[in-house]
Amino acid sequence: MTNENASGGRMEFRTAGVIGAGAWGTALAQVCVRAGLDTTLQAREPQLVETLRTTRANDLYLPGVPLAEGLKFTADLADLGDCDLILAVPPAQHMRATLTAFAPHHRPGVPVVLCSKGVERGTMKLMTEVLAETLPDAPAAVLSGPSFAGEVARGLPTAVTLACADQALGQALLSTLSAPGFRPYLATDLIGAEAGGALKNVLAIACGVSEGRQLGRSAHAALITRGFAEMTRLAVAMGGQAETVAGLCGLGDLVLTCSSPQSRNMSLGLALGQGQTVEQALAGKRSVAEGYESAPAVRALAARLGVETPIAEGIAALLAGEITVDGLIDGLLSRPLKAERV
Ligand SMILES: NC(=O)C1=CN([C@@H]2O[C@H](COP(=O)(O)OP(=O)(O)OC[C@H]3O[C@@H](n4cnc5c(N)ncnc54)[C@H](OP(=O)(O)O)[C@@H]3O)[C@@H](O)[C@H]2O)C=CC1
Ligand SMILES: O=C(CO)COP(=O)(O)O
Repeated sequence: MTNENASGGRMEFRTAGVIGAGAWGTALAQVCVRAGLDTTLQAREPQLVETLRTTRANDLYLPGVPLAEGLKFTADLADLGDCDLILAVPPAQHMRATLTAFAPHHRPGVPVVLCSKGVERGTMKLMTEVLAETLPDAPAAVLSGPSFAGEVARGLPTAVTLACADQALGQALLSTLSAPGFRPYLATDLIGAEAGGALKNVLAIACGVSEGRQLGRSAHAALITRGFAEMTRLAVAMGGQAETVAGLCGLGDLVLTCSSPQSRNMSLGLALGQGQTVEQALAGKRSVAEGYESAPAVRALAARLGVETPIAEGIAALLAGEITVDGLIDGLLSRPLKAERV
């Protein structure tokens, strides 16, 4: 795909490197192949790479999906050094180490599309900030929205937000990454896109708790709506736009993740609502529940910015063992009555 950038230069993307062969990296690699890109998927473990090559399936993270013909695999980040475009898809807490390891192989100017959803613990930084610190020469884009990996990998219709501050690059990425069944919409607000994706995971845990406690559809709808108000407040305080979180990367993803036990985050909440401890609910899980990982950072960020996020705050406290499920529910229902506003 060829496009022109602001200075009239031509942007051509023929090859894509996808870093991280979990469910989402694998699904996005499928999308890249469908979009006509010569695509290489990187997994950390040589043994997984061997299995991917020989079985043409990723039964560890994305069972039951035959992998696209032509998709290549590697364990070596150096093999992505020649790619025109990089999609970074490790869990958010490993983004810094992953990009740092890739840095010696990155060519200045090669865009990195950040596809992970979370806030870095300790630093409270978004993935774009982590990218700027690890690969300062990489133009950044964020891909986020309602998209279960299994559905995307099978080619079921999906729409996402693709945010990029550089309009020309964003347009080029939009046409490059669109594929049959995969429809990205362009935005320029990276912070809003990232804040939506990070916060919806924490809020989905709350919806799972409600489901596990059989609190009913009314409570579910209230949690989504008031959760969306929290998401909007936090995104705006971080420098994002309310309009962005009203789109696929915010409200869209919140609705999806809060509505299906396919979501790892909602399933975690479901288990907690049904009486399991956090340890029991996470035991033996290979897959990442980003809401669990990001909750302390979201909490710290909200406190630093002076933003009220009672649902996210309650989930962070529940996950930290500071309150019980009953305490969480009572706490939310006994808050002072107030005017309804974002
Ligand atoms: N699954 C989905 O439907 C969607 C996921 N996302 C986002 O994509 C990101 C990745 O999630 P997903 O693909 O689902 O992950 P999975 O839960 O499917 O897999 C976990 C991944 O984490 C990797 N990993 C574990 N430890 C490390 C480490 N120390 N350093 C680097 N990588 C590590 C694993 O690699 P290894 O096998 O080598 O340990 C594996 O690739 C998350 O931020 C998630 O929110 C976004 C949209 C949809
Ligand atoms: O981000 C996702 C869907 O958009 C995947 O949600 P979970 O990580 O909760 O499974």
